[in-house]
Amino acid sequence: MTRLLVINPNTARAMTGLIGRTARAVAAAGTVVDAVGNAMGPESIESHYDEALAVPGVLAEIRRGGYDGYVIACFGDPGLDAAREIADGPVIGIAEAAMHTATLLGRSFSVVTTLSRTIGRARDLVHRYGFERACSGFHACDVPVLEVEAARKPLFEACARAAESDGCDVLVLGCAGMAGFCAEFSAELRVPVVDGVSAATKLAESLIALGLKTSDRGEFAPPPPKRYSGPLSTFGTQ
Ligand SMILES: O=C(O)C[C@H]1NC(=O)NC1=O
Repeated sequence: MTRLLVINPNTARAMTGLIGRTARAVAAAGTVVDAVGNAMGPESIESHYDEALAVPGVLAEIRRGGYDGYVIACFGDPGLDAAREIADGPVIGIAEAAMHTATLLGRSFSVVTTLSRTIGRARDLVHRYGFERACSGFHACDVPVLEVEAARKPLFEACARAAESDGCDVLVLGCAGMAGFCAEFSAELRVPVVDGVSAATKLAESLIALGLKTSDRGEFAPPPPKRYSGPLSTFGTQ
């Protein structure tokens, strides 16, 4: 039995429900998926400020442990590196997972995200993960995160625009709330459309099945023990 914890870094219960359904729809028969929303922080993550304030709650879930692997289900991959330092199993971010998956399906991919202001973060992640050559563009549907599940038209138009203008082989959906549109958009646009929640779930399962977890040498070794004060005092690593 494999146990995966899929963490929605925002506090939107409906989105946590969608994320859990998406992960369970692709999980293997022997995998138990628990989906959890953030116990504190923003109701959606649409800015650097939101992202920074989502990280403590993500790390609190990782610190609880008890799973074979973890998925951080927000396209900014908030807290991913910090989570890898403390997790007792592999930690996969949905943006990283979607990008890796896209490069296995074509020479180029474009990212379609929510608000235009989040394109910079997506661009940073493309560089952080080493996909500069593979990524052919970034597009926004300009729909707020919490409205994206009901925004088929603007999202489809942004995907069609990306496929047309970038000539990309693959599309990557830049929000955990977009998962429900994958198959439909892929059929209509005749291009593979990758959802990060599904991709991250399967990648986490694969690493666990291979008996692999984050290296604890060097950068992702456990943090040096120290005291934390104020509201973060429970995060002490003494
Ligand atoms: O960064 C974004 O636009 C999408 C991102 N925000 C969020 O609350 N969940 C997400 O996947």
